[in-house]
Amino acid sequence: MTATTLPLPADWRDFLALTKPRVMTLVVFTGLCGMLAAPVLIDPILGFTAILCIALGAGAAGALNQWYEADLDSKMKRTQGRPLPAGRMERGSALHFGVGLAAFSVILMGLANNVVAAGILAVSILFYVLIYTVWLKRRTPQNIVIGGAAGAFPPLIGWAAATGDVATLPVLLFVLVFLWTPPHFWALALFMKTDYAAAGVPMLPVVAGERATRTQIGLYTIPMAAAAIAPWALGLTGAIYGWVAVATTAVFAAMVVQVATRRTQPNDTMRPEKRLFAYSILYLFILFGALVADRWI
Ligand code: HEM
Ligand SMILES: CC(C)=CCC/C(C)=C/CC/C(C)=C/COP(=O)(O)OP(=O)(O)O
Repeated sequence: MTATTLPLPADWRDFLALTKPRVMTLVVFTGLCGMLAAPVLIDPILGFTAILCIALGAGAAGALNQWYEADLDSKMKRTQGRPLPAGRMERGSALHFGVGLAAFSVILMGLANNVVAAGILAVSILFYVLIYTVWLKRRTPQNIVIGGAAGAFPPLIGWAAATGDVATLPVLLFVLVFLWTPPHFWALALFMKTDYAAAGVPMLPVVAGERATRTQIGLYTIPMAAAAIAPWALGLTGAIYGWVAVATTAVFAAMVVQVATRRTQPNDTMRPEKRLFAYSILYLFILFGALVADRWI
């Protein structure tokens, strides 16, 4: 056997790829903003530790997701190059890495911060891995609606790390990210439909069709917009957050109307769907950034 036919040994880049670092930047950012929006100023070292734990916990969840679904990842163009389907890593290494990192992040958060934050971190890891990845993803097109709750916990974790408790504002932030997830993901699923169909994953456009998916994106955006504006409407934030929320949500809604009312043409490049997906990410970055600016300015 020549060297070129041997599987490449995994290096640190493969372990980093297991943690889905690009997706997790926003997860960590919402956690950081949840922490900085709290009325209690956390000690900087404890604050740094809390964010590190959210990042490590989210990364662990990503690794366990990739450990479990290497078979699916090998069938989709977007995911074929990941360390497991590409044969650069043993499945056992991914499992050990994921379990070790998950345990480390939760224990460190419990010791350094508090049990409330550590408990919610543990719930979000278990939710993403067991409820979304293992249970729902291959069974129902509602997978991301229910499973998406996992990604909505970080603002609560950040807040709890600072205060030791939860309150109305972080709960509203949880609801916002929870309701944001369907438009975020289904916009992508519309232009990635073929990939999901090839892997046999029952995502909404594959199972219910494009028309129904477009309608669902529209329907989820209505309560999402209400959740985005609620912190201001309820007097939990000031005008900086309020105006930013109104303006950015209006843009979001306008893009959704375009996507919801569209019919795919032959050879469609799906530009409005791609634009909505990209904007959905920018939207949360701006909204959570405004929340912190509002609290500190
Ligand atoms: C079950 C819920 C969710 C699903 C199924 C989902 C799915 C996806 C998928 C498939 C991608 C493309 C990633 C890739 O190319 O590898 C993506 C991108 C992304 N997602 Fe989500 N997502 C979910 C929730 C979230 C949440 C809660 C956040 C953060 C709060 C988030 C943040 C992002 C970001 C930042 C990207 C862009 C990554 C890049 O630049 O490549 N997602 N999402
Ligand atoms: C703090 C903590 C534990 C947070 C968890 C973060 C979390 C649940 C993020 C969800 C975003 C995500 C990676 C979706 C990918 O879905 P997928 O797995 O279907 O995507 P894939 O096809 O790219 O694997």
